Amino acid sequence: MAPRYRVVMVRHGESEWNLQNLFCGWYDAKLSDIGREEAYASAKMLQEAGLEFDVCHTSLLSRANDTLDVILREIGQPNLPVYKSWRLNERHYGALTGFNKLQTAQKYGAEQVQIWRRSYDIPPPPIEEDHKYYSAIVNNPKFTQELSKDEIPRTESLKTTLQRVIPYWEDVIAPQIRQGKRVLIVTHGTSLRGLVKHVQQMSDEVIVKLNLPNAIPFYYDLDENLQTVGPLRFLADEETVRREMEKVASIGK
Ligand SMILES: O=C(O)[C@@H](COP(=O)(O)O)OP(=O)(O)O
Repeated sequence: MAPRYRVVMVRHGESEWNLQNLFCGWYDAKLSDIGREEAYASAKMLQEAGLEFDVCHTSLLSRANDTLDVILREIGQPNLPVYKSWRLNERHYGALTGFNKLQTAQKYGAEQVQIWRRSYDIPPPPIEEDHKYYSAIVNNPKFTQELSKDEIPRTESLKTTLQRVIPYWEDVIAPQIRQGKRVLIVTHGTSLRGLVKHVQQMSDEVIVKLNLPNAIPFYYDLDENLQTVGPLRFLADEETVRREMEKVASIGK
């Protein structure tokens, strides 16, 4: 089938917690200075590819919101409608939130950390009330405006993340694409892997091997039934994408 629509996605720039190599999830870490620079670079890639948008989607978390703000300003579209939803938040990293990924691997073994980071359906242990960041997450007004405290997850796997991401794609994003709107989605590693899995109909085995780099935009061309026409394409050369993916994959090894 011929391509009819295009949807563009970007993982946020490096956050302060990516920089310190901490499990972040629903903790609202800010962009690092490098992350901000990456957001500018991301905007440049979008501009050079001649991409413009009608509507944008992001999570409730600052690192994604601030990346999107930089991109919109830099591509000269600062007033586009922006939809924010908890459904696009990063997966909740449970009790691992705030712990260093390398130190966690030294304590529990690289294999266990890999299971927590990349297995399809094994979530990390849930965050408990005495956890250092429990209160910052369950009392974050950004979340409590949309969710009751009980609805805020205590941990999530890719599988459970997908269960909240897919309805957002089906009910909000897909109808906009069908109306011919050019959609930009700026969000997180795992929520994007969820979208990629759904849009590309990837198997559980294949998706767990995908590591999305910070701030390199990628897109899908879609046919009239929103089936992908061709593979996921990054707006950077193959070597850069390979290097950046490897960086993400090797965290905690
Ligand atoms: O929550 C986190 O620590 C990272 C993902 O980490 P990994 O699953 O790659 O370890 O999420 P993001 O920086 O995309 O918001």
